[in-house]
Amino acid sequence: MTTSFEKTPGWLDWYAGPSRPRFQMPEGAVDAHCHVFGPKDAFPFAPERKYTPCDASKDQLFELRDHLGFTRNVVVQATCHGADNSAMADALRSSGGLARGVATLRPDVSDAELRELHEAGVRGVRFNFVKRLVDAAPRQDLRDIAERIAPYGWHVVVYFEAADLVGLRDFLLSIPVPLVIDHMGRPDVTKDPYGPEFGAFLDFVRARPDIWCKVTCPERLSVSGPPALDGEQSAYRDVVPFARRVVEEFPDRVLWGTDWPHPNLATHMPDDGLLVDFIPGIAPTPELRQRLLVDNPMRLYWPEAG
Ligand SMILES: O=C(O)c1cc(C(=O)O)oc(=O)c1
Repeated sequence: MTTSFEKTPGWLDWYAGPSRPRFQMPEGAVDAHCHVFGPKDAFPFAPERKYTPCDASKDQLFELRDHLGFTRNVVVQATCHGADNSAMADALRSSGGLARGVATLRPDVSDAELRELHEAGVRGVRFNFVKRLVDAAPRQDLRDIAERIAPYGWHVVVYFEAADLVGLRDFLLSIPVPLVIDHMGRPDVTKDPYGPEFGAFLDFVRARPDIWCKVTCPERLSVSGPPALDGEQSAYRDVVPFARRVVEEFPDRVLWGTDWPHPNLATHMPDDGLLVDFIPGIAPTPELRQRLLVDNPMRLYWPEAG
């Protein structure tokens, strides 16, 4: 049987030939949020997926890592692969210990599978509440999964829209393992970074000392840009005050990642070199950057190295 994996109409492929960042990354930096897609011939996309992307292989990811000046990757299971973690786990196994991962699990996952994923380098499971990406999972299933992963020392990565936090807050706070919030909880950056909406998000992060936040995806959150293209050295200015607020209040609980290959962007595909040049704007001192890019992700994903 041949399966057609025609790309979703309007799909933007990742940016080929990115520039070299001007920003000099600290030694041992971790790209703590990126994905692999396929390649589809080796790792077919899941039947339940909501989009069909281009290929974005582990080799292309590792090439980007080296080009940008990162040392390590955290590969987050992309929703186009559903709960089939094989492409992500294969990337971890091929990385020589330089990649760790975040899986998607069904509640019927076996202990043997969990052990195998742990050995491959998985250290977290992703709960996705973004309706355009996944069908809703019953909360009891998520709670069961959280209990199953707790003995492995894993955490839960959560992706939600800002408007859904109010309904999710109590449930999330009841999860018995550390939480990592994707993309700052997707704030509406046309609003005030000191206003009540983002204030509610910060309050949530304050509610437990083991809630972490990825200050990622300015290319997704930005409304007025300018995009990281054509040499732009000050991209996504509207996102900066939000990310900077989080970095300054929670310097020991923030992570940064490229989000390569940037699924579902509609208006443009960033030059990843220029995207890296966004970092000093949100983490203005060498100390903050050392924590954001090295110390924090190492503590969460490679604790044995400390
Ligand atoms: O906003 C998105 O479309 C998106 C999708 C995925 C995924 O499909 O896994 O991951 C992300 O981090 C962001």
